[in-house]
Amino acid sequence: MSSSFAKELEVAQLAVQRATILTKRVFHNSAKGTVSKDDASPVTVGDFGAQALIIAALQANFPGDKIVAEEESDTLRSNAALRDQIWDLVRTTALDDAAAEALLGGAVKDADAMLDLIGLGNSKGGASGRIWAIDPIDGTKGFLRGGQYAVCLALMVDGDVKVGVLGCPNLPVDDAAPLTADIGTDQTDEGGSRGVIFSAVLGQGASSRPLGTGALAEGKPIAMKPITEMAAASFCESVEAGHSNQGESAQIAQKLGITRPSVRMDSQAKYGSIARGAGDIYLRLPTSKTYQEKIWDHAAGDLIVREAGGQVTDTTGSRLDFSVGRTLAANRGVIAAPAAVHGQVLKAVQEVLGQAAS
Ligand SMILES: Nc1ncnc2c1ncn2[C@@H]1O[C@H](COP(=O)(O)O)[C@@H](O)[C@H]1OP(=O)(O)O
Ligand SMILES: [Mg+2]
Ligand SMILES: [Mg+2]
Ligand SMILES: [Mg+2]
Repeated sequence: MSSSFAKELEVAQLAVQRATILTKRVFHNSAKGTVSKDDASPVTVGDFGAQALIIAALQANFPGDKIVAEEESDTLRSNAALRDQIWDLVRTTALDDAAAEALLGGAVKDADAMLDLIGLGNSKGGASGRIWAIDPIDGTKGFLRGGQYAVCLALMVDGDVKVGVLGCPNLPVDDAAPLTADIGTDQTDEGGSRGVIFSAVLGQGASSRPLGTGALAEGKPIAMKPITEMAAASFCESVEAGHSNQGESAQIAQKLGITRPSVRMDSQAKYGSIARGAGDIYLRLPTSKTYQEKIWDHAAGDLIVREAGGQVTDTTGSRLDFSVGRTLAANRGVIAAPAAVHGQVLKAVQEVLGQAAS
């Protein structure tokens, strides 16, 4: 049995690249077709279109695999205007490279086929077999704000993440570029200095490559930056106060002697940024007793950070468990840090959270 996952990696990278190109078209267009979901979170035509293109690529190559994806097709079946807007994007987005486009199965047939593809992401997940997790736009709020977002795809086999890919169109191409939350004023990115794909295969390391528009650019290995002095480190955290407890993280920073302000950015761009050594530590502290993190929000980033020399656990010190369904029901929060200092960060987190509970 082959365990190199070479084809899975190639298809995943190209699928993420193509979907990211679609999202960029929406990012630069003022009409984003935003609607509010049942949980009051936003979704745009970019989210739906990217999910359709990724699932089309998976169906063309791995038709037997299950898929857990964030978006549902139901609302689109009763909203023809929104469906047509998405179809317009999907039918006109392709990679420049004919061989890459052919590998992904080429164009989607029609708008109905597109809705069917979006609906295929409804697997319950679980501990057995091959399951892909898709977040077509992670950090939709950042996407709408003009900030960071990520197109995320991971393959799990029997509950274990084997392949992870993140498309981050607004992060610098340069792994060594300083970490800033702001994407700068060059919204058009005419210089081409932004746009990166991070990827990892279990046991094979992590890499980054420019996003590009055609055949995959060559990848470069990435590694986390060792933290020799905690005082010089900083946290990379969510922008949204509702997604992570920022008051507790400030106390944890203080306990660790960290004085630099947290870099706040949306999406799994945080995982990619610490994996390439641009940032140090990603903290995500529970804000409510009921919210369960979704597997598509963490699967790719978890593997990319671990393959870059990091350790990723929840606030109890347990590894993230992707085998229990569509959510990380067995976990609370996330701590991602270089392996050498993860224990020290975990201890500080537990001291602060312990105080908070008593
Ligand atoms: N109440 C919540 N707590 C934590 N994460 C949430 C919550 N609501 C939505 N999310 C998800 O958190 C992620 C964004 O995290 P961050 O704040 O780190 O950028 C997104 O995946 C977002 O979904 P979405 O994919 O729809 O944007
Ligand atoms: Mg969402
Ligand atoms: Mg998300
Ligand atoms: Mg999303």
